Amino acid sequence: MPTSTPSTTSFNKTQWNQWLDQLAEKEYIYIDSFIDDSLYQKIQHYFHTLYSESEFTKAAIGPSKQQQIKSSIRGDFIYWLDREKDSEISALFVLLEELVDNLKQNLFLSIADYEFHFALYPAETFYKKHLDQFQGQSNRLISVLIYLNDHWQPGDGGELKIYEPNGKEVLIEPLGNRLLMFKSDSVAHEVLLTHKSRKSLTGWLLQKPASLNHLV
Ligand SMILES: O=C(O)CCC(=O)C(=O)O
Ligand SMILES: [Fe+2]
Repeated sequence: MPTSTPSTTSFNKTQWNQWLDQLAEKEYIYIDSFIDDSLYQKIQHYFHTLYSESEFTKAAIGPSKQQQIKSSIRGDFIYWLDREKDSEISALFVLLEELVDNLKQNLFLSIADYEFHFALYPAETFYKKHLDQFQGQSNRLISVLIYLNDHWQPGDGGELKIYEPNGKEVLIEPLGNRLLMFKSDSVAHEVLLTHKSRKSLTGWLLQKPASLNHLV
């Protein structure tokens, strides 16, 4: 007899529809208190373990073949996540699959893969205005962030500035457990100077497998 797989759905269809309609219309959306508390704490704990074990490296810019480290453009340190290796936070990958399935169904996006990293911006760093889709490359469809800063206060800096296509500029505070998604090809953005170390999970939903990144 086939065994039924337990449902891993965290949000109902109506909720997803509402969020993704907003993403389609405004090109970005943020959602507070996205992850349940126990998984959120697990992610925080895992982030700190990796960081204390010196698993983070200085982030580079540009497509994979021409990557350069330029602190004058971005100042963060990152750790690329791997579903197999990072099984301690496997529930996160289940949630990301749910997100991808809903995006495929609602927005008819052909998402073949995703890539995520943890990021830490030390105090007094930033990431200058950019698009997440590199020029001449179209693999990144949607950018996804989950901020991990629990005691963020006004004045701490590190806001994400979004340049709406209509010319309006919006500041989004990197508050703990806030999910942000935006279209990678059209939404220019920058991380403003942060005065405290700033943590996030950052990723991209991809049109082609990440293993083909060097070809696209
Ligand atoms: O951390 C953020 O708010 C944005 C990071 C970012 O723009 C990037 O990694 O491409
Ligand atoms: Fe970006």
